[in-house]
Amino acid sequence: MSRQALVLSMTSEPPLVLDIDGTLTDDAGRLDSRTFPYLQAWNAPVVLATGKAFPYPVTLCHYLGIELTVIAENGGVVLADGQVSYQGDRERAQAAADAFVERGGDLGWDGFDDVNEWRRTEVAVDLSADEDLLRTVAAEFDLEVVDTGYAYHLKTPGVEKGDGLGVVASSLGRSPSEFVAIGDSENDVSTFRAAGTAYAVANADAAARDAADVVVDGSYFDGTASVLGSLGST
Ligand SMILES: O=C(O)COP(=O)(O)O
Ligand SMILES: [Mg+2]
Repeated sequence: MSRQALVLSMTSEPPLVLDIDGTLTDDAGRLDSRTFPYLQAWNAPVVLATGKAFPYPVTLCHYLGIELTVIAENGGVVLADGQVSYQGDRERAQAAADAFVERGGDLGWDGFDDVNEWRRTEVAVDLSADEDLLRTVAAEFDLEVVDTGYAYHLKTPGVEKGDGLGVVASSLGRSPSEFVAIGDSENDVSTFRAAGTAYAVANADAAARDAADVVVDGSYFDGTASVLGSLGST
């Protein structure tokens, strides 16, 4: 390796794939304002990979002023290089959600349901819902339930954030293994497996902790900031 390449490899920042809830937020679910300076200064691609419906990470990218490279709905929606793709069966998830409600379940969103209004590939249910009934109905519809710590997601099996990372990485001319992942819950496990190095923040659930290469001491954005601070060249 030439001296210049060596210096570059020592100082260049890796591409990132970042979960949002529990990772870029504080313990009250609010976006940590330090997200802005950290991500705006990052000298490599930043991919937001979330269980949230598509408009949320897109909007965050807009206001951060970063490229729209987004994995939403747990891998159900992927946007990279101006191309959007959808995986997963919202109609089946909706039929299961309707059956859940018919049997006395409650999706738990009072008033305007901004959680599902723009959701294209799955249905999300509040954590106050009857989990046993939800899992029973999901199985009858050949769907799975993923608990992110923020919601239950009624989703098509096999649709995962980690597959979305494959799509995004190839559109960027990168390999998923070049990415550093940070996350906090079971919906990040597939990302952790696909990425080169995976960090779980201290508030992460057992599945994310087990799948991570490193569990950091800090919780929420404090943990994320410690990883970004150790990797960043700036
Ligand atoms: O939408 C959720 O339930 C969790 O979102 P996250 O994947 O950004 O943590
Ligand atoms: Mg999360």
